[in-house]
Amino acid sequence: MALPRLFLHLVPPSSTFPAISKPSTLSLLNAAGSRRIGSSAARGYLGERAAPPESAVSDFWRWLGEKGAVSAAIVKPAFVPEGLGLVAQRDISRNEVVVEVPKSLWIDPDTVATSEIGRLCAGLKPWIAISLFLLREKALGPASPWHPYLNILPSTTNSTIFWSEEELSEIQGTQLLSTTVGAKEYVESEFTKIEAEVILPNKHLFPSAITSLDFLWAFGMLRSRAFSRLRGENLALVPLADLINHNSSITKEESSWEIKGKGLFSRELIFSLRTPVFVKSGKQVFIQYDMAKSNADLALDYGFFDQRPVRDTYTLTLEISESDPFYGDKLDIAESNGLSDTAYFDITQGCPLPPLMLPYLRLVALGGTDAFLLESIFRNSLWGHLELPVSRANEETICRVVRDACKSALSGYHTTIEEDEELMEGENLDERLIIAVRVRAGEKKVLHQIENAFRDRESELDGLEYYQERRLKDLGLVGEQGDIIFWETK
Ligand SMILES: C[S@@+](CC[C@H](N)C(=O)[O-])C[C@H]1O[C@@H](n2cnc3c(N)ncnc32)[C@H](O)[C@@H]1O
Repeated sequence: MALPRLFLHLVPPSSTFPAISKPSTLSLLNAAGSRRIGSSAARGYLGERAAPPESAVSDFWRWLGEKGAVSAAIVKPAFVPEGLGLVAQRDISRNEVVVEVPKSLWIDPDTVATSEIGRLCAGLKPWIAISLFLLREKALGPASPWHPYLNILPSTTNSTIFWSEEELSEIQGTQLLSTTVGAKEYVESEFTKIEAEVILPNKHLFPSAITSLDFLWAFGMLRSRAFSRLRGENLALVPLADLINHNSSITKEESSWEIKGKGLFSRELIFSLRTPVFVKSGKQVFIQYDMAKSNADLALDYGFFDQRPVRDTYTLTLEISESDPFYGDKLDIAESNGLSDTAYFDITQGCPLPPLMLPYLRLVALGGTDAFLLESIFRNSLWGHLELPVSRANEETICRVVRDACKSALSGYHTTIEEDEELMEGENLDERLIIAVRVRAGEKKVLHQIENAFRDRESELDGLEYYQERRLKDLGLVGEQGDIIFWETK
């Protein structure tokens, strides 16, 4: 009997904030913020168009003072290479609180609920409700009480959702491109629904037209500015605290911020941000955004990357096909081991394969003369058997399929790692191009690493010990050297 087909997808899984659907087409929106690649002069991070004017920053600072958010003024907003950032006004000790923002200044679902569009937004996903709120207030201009804050938000970031088609062509073949396209399609489809159901029927509340690009901007602001635990239902923008930039040299992410009561006798919540390291007066305060994010995640969410190879990952999606004759049995086994009929494995540069990946691959490929292992008497012990090679045919299949999938994924990139590295040595490269080259090179390195691991395994197939030999040994029928033990019959 032929071995079952092993489905191996080299596309990323859906992300959860907000749920990003998988891309179905490669049609791309012409996002705001498109800039030519290869311009001769290196630009500042946001470019002049994206950065707010200085007067907007001082208005924002005054506004915060009026709202009681800057009593101590240990840090001040300032122009830094990352756009705006928080700069120390004196030496600040490690773990010292640098910013405290009362809940009355956050923009969260409660802010939307008490606004003029609160009734319309009841029941909407938090990010959609907040996006509508942001866009409506933005359109009100100086008439909005939130104007000083909205006025310092950048018009774009280097997130791949804001890249032009030309810029996106530099990440051709990458998982980052599929996630970006998926994110944009998701935002576009949510916009189409909300436009028809909320915006157009309530034109009196949305006097200025809201386009899908405006909606994408709001999505990008939330994605890049909401602190990692303030997402989903707890989504919130925290003005001033959201000016903190990321620094990869800070490797502790916890304890940089917390939400607490304002004082013993007050019920009001405050967002309290601490510096994880000592900062000298005049220097910028940084935090670590998220240790778990890959470079592709960082590029999509924030528009930058980290030099460390552990940020380079590639997600393999493995699937037990519904057409597999043993689908039900395999699903049952996968589920009893905390997996499902689709499993995602993030492979990281320089790190071993995720421990569950090989057993899962062997399960997916199980068939032919190994299919007896799927019988119910093996049910409780099967996963243990899958942790070791099952049979030569099974092991050979997984090596071949994974190698083929890697080769096919690698053929989708339009440059080699060597070409990328050479390009990176050039001067005055566009920031988005640098992100593109770094991410695509990182993905390819991981794919080569996976391919090499399975090529090495394939060359060792003859020396591996398979289920039948282990079984005979357990029964005492085969010696340690593989010699068959005979009994003398009387
Ligand atoms: C939470 S905001 C920080 C404030 C932001 N710099 C601004 O001007 O409003 C996150 C954004 O800041 C920028 N940023 C933060 N850390 C960065 C870094 N290490 N390198 C480049 N850009 C960074 C990115 O544009 C990111 O999307």
